[in-house]
Amino acid sequence: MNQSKEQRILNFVLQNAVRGDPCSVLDTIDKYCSQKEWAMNVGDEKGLILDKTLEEVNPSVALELGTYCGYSAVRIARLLKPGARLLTVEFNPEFAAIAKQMIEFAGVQDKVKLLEGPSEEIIPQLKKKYEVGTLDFVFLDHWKDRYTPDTILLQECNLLKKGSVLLADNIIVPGAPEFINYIRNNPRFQCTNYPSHLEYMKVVDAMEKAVFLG
Ligand SMILES: CNc1ncnc2c1ncn2[C@@H]1O[C@H](/C=C/CNC(=O)c2cc(-c3ccc(F)cc3)cc(O)c2O)[C@@H](O)[C@H]1O
Ligand SMILES: [Mg+2]
Repeated sequence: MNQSKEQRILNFVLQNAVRGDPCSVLDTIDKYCSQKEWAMNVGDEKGLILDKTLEEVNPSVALELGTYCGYSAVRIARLLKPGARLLTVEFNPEFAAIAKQMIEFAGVQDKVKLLEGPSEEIIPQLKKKYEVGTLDFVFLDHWKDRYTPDTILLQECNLLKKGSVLLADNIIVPGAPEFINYIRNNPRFQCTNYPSHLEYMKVVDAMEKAVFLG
């Protein structure tokens, strides 16, 4: 049974990155995915927008929807202050297994909790089962047609407070038009668009930041 692309990315990291060094894991994934096989990691250019947003917010509790191989989980976790944590949600068992190994190799496993299952089931469990009060930061990078229903669900579950920050990937490509329509016309959110490029390509993409106003 030949390997998946995601398994090849993990193997390249295990063989070429420095164990316990998150930056070397990120650089190694970016190298592989720009030179060998493209993959849907947020990447280094949009990754800088993610970094800057995280440095502004300095979250105690962060949520990621769509772990995939764990690139952005490592990217987020490396910037978290002591005691802060990231909850990341992934429903594909193969990707979850890859991401778990990626997170452990990077040495950020103490800051990251990988929750295996669909976001629509996990989000309603965050308060009681995962002891979340409210979320300081949410990174949306899962199926693009799920950004809006999950944003609504986060509000229904009282997981957002005044100042909670959502950051959404892929506003242009593949695009999240109904999310943009929803969030920019919703008076409870203050939105900012960050033009960038699709990971590892010269194609235009963008990220959207939405601050919950309470
Ligand atoms: C719906 N609830 C869910 N709950 C938990 N995990 C979920 C999930 N939906 C999706 N996932 C997981 O998130 C990941 C999905 C991400 C979807 N992302 C994209 O489609 C995407 C696609 C592109 C892309 C861009 C250009 C192109 F030509 C082809 C692809 C670029 C990106 O940056 C992307 O993020 C997978 O790991 C999937 O298993
Ligand atoms: Mg993406």
